[in-house]
Amino acid sequence: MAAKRVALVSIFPEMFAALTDYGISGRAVKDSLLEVRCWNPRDFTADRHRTVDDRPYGGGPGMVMLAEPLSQALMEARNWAEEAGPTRSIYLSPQGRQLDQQGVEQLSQSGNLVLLAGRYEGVDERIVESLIDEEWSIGDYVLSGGELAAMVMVDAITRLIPGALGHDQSAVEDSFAQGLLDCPHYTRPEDYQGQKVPEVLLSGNHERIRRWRLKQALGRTQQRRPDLLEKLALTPEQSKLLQEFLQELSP
Ligand SMILES: Nc1nonc1C(=O)NCc1ccc(Cl)cc1
Repeated sequence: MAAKRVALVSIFPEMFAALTDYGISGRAVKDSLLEVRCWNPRDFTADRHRTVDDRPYGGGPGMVMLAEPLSQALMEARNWAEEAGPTRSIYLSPQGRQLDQQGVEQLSQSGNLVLLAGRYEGVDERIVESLIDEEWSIGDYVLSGGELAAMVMVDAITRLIPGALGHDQSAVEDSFAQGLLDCPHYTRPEDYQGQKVPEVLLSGNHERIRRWRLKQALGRTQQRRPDLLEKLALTPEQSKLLQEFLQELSP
């Protein structure tokens, strides 16, 4: 399978080392499952100060990113991404569609990506109107730039690239893939400061363990994120396990 290409546009290209040099995404780059390149609008300026921002029309605090350097950087980024197939250009901002696992799955199936990471108060709107296909948000809070949001999106998408997770992990079993919160996890020692590991996990009975983990995931989801549970049509087994969990709470 051809590598998924992610083209980034940002004035802080060094930030993306967090993606390319570490962990699952770093391994995906190394294994040529993922290709990441960054275009810096500063390299597309014509003045000696390499100016990428200017004061906002209408006044107000802060600066706005200039259209021209962004336009040139975005077009080169898009050309590179489109060399390897259909591409979607995305702008990260709090005004975008909120990212969730379903959105991650959709984006992972939509070919290559160009991600515009803005800084300052915003980018000239004419860039969004003319060169951006979709605006996405990673959540309702204000960051200082789009870079971390872009990395969150790429990290989540990379986990869904076949082969990106080692054979011993699986994105399908990821709890969020099933719309549930994750179950508790334990490792050695069996007794840590007097706190024991649940006996079922030491039993070697894989069916019992599967049911226990599913029960814990269902119970936690009910307790912490009932809104997620409302979206789910529970299987008979899941309903039974959730009932058991709740009964064990208040016997
Ligand atoms: N929340 C979020 N989800 O995606 N992005 C964000 C976010 O806060 N970006 C900050 C930001 C975005 C664009 C510009 Cl020009 C400046 C700062």
